[in-house]
Amino acid sequence: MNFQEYPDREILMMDLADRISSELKGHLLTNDRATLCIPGGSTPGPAFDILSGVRLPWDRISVMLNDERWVPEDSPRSNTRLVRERLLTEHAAAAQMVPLHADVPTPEEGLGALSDDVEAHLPITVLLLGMGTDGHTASLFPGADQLEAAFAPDAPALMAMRAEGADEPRITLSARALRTAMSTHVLITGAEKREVLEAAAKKPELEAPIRGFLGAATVHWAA
Ligand SMILES: O=C1O[C@H](COP(=O)(O)O)[C@@H](O)[C@H](O)[C@H]1O
Repeated sequence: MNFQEYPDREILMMDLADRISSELKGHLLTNDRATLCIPGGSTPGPAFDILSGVRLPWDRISVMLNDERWVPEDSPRSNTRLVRERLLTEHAAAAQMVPLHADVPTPEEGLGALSDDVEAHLPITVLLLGMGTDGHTASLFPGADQLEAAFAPDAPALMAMRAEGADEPRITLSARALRTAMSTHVLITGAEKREVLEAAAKKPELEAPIRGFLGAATVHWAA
């Protein structure tokens, strides 16, 4: 793991947005399309604000969440809502969003309609992951009902997931799908998450799922 520490969160978000946009731009020099896979939650909003204003061939970029909370799209808990409000504006409004939510009661019922599109957008060009204070990433939570299956080498790209630590049912890319990424970044802020990440690096991935992605990742951290 490559750990990058920044003087403050503003500089972190600017540098991260710059790294992600350079990687997308570089990929699009020799490829028709790119897939940017991003987290939801409370941390990445400021990086999305910056990225949305970067001049990129966004019409050739597909934006896909790592995971979604099974809530209506107008809920403050909706990761899709976050992406629509904070990333898919300004220049980035031209990007295509790969849906991770459908208007059906459960993620299990949504899988059929959503999975093929997710699989069609692999491999991921640039992956940005977040992490919760329990060591979860995407909706790969410690103790989740499908966690072991999500780390299997032949896991489907998209899976339903339920966990005590999650407030609602989830849908998530599997480890197999996330690991298709050509470039992986992890975004964390605050002293507590740094401690969790350092501890996670010494645990098995089923105990601290973020562990499963650290080998290939650059971790971006600021207090
Ligand atoms: O529930 C989720 O949590 C993680 C971490 O979120 P944060 O609020 O601690 O930044 C996030 O990466 C994931 O996409 C989200 O669904």
